[in-house]
Amino acid sequence: MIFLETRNLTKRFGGLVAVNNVDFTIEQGKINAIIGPNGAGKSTFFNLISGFHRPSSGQVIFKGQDISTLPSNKIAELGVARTFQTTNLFEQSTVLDNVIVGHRLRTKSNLADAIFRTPRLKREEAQCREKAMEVLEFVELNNVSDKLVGSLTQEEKKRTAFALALATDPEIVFLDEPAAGVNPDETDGLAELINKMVDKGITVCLIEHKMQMIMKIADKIMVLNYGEKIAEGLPEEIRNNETVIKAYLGGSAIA
Ligand SMILES: Nc1ncnc2c1ncn2[C@@H]1O[C@H](COP(=O)(O)OP(=O)(O)OP(=O)(O)O)[C@@H](O)[C@H]1O
Repeated sequence: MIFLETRNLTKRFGGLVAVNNVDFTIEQGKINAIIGPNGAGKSTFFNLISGFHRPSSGQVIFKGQDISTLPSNKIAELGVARTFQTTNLFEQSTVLDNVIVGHRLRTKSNLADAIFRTPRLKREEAQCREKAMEVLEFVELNNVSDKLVGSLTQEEKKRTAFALALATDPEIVFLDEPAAGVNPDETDGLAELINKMVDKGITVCLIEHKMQMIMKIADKIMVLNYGEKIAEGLPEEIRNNETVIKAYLGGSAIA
């Protein structure tokens, strides 16, 4: 069975077609990358898959199920997690408190449990804390778990965002520009972490502008331009693709 695919996926904003008839297949256990110039529709494509936007037409199929019209929390429950371009973390809370929230998706306690502090609530709080500690260790942030997010480096914030996504127990994670705004050494560290996620059995799909990193880690790349898929293939195929080079104005961006 195909793991995740989009069929004729389209999103219009008024007269603008941000994503235009895109067919894409995400391979399980691989690093799938989406590249393209600014405004090409990459984030919109992610938003359609994760349920933040509804498609104007077309479908998103996850493990055989049409998830095109499901709300984002239901899609997350099915095992689809994502991070955002600007990390949406609470800067004035600790790393641990930010990440604890992720596993809430897998718990059942409600407002009444919270008000009466029921055994179920206490048990589930402990579970969420344990999960958060586990994923913080995975992203190598266990030594800063008590720090406020606002005091972290950009790279640490990126790792915290990964941890938050991982705390939801996903089968696939969508990473929106995971290496934006970090230096080359830190970029290598994040690439290593992405590989480690795949080794753990998680499928990755990422948007990234850092071509060297993409070319090094991606198993497969799709290129969007003005909302349309203009190429799809292995890194070396994409690097040598005329249409892609033209879209990037002479190719300097993908050298
Ligand atoms: N909510 C929205 N309402 C109207 N237009 C939008 C909306 N979101 C995105 N767009 C437009 O859709 C197009 C695609 O935007 P999108 O953010 O998906 O591109 P992108 O490839 O992610 O760009 P970048 O690399 O700069 O993040 C752009 O022209 C953008 O202005």
